Order: sequence, then structure tokens, then C-alpha cells
Amino acid sequence: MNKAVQAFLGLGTNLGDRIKSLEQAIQMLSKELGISIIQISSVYETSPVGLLEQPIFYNIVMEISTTLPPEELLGRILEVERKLHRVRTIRWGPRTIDIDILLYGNEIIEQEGLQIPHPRMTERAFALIPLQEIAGDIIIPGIRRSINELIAHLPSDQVVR
Ligand SMILES: Nc1nc2nc(S)n(CCO)c2c(=O)[nH]1
Repeated sequence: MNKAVQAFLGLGTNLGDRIKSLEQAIQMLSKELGISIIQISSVYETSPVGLLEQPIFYNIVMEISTTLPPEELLGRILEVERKLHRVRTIRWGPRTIDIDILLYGNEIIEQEGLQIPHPRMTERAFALIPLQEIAGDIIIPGIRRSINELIAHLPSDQVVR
């Protein structure tokens, strides 16, 4: 039995019934062997980052405890996205659900298709603010600034409420 690792997932959706998509993703992840959901942030309404001309996103961050190695965790996540009809059309475009691995213990992973900590999380209010809500004192491996400091330095155009 592998040791359990604390990990944080970022979930986002801006297509279709956004609350339903989040609920279904949470339900599916909670059924995955090797994944236990510890806590889930509030739902935040967030302005799109990346491709700006698209619908408003709903975002959450969840803390999990997992015995799955990172690659296996990613595989399970991609499977949940696929089941929720995540169609990868336009990069940065609208999606029914997007699940990112933000943190996996204190690990730093740089692989094709798997970068942890998530490479853009320190610039994204939609990841940092829900993360602050459930784990404000967490240290991001390789980043010297605290979550609060990172949030304080974000561009003001990212609206999260
Ligand atoms: N506000 C917001 N903007 C986003 N741009 C992309 S791409 N995504 C998908 C997550 O990488 C999001 C998102 O989840 N929320």
C-alpha cells in the first residue's frame, strides 16, 4: 500500500450546467479508489484567464489524500474529464470541466504532460483564492512567497467572487 499524499486539485467549468458539472466531478472523484476527498472550497465565479472572450468560469479547489502516484492520479482525472464530455477543442477555450493537479505533496514534477506544482497556478486568482480558503498556510514547492503574498501581487483584472 503506497503512503497517502496530500494533493490539491483545481476544478473549473464554463460550459453547460456549471454547478452540475462540478457536482458530478466531485462525485466521480470521491468514488475513485486511492482518492479520498478531505475538503472542498466554496464555488467562485471567476473571469476567464487565457482566452478572454468566453463565458464566466466557476472554480473550486479541493484537498485530497491519495495513494496514487502522480501519473496514475492524472490518468484518473483525465478519465473523469472524458466522462463529463470534456472536449479538448480550442486551447484555453470553454469546457464542461477542467481538472488540474495544483500540488502533490511537496513534489516538483516536470514531465511531458505532467508539471507539478501547476506551472501557472501562482498567476491565477481562480486557483490561489480557493486554495487560500482551504489551505492558506500551504507552501508551494519551489516558490518562496506565501499564498497571501502571491495573491497580493496578482494583476487586478482577475475578478474572483
Ligand atoms: N477563470 C478561469 N479562467 C480559466 N482559463 C482556463 S484555460 N481555465 C481552465 C483551467 O486551466 C480557467 C479556469 O478554470 N478559470
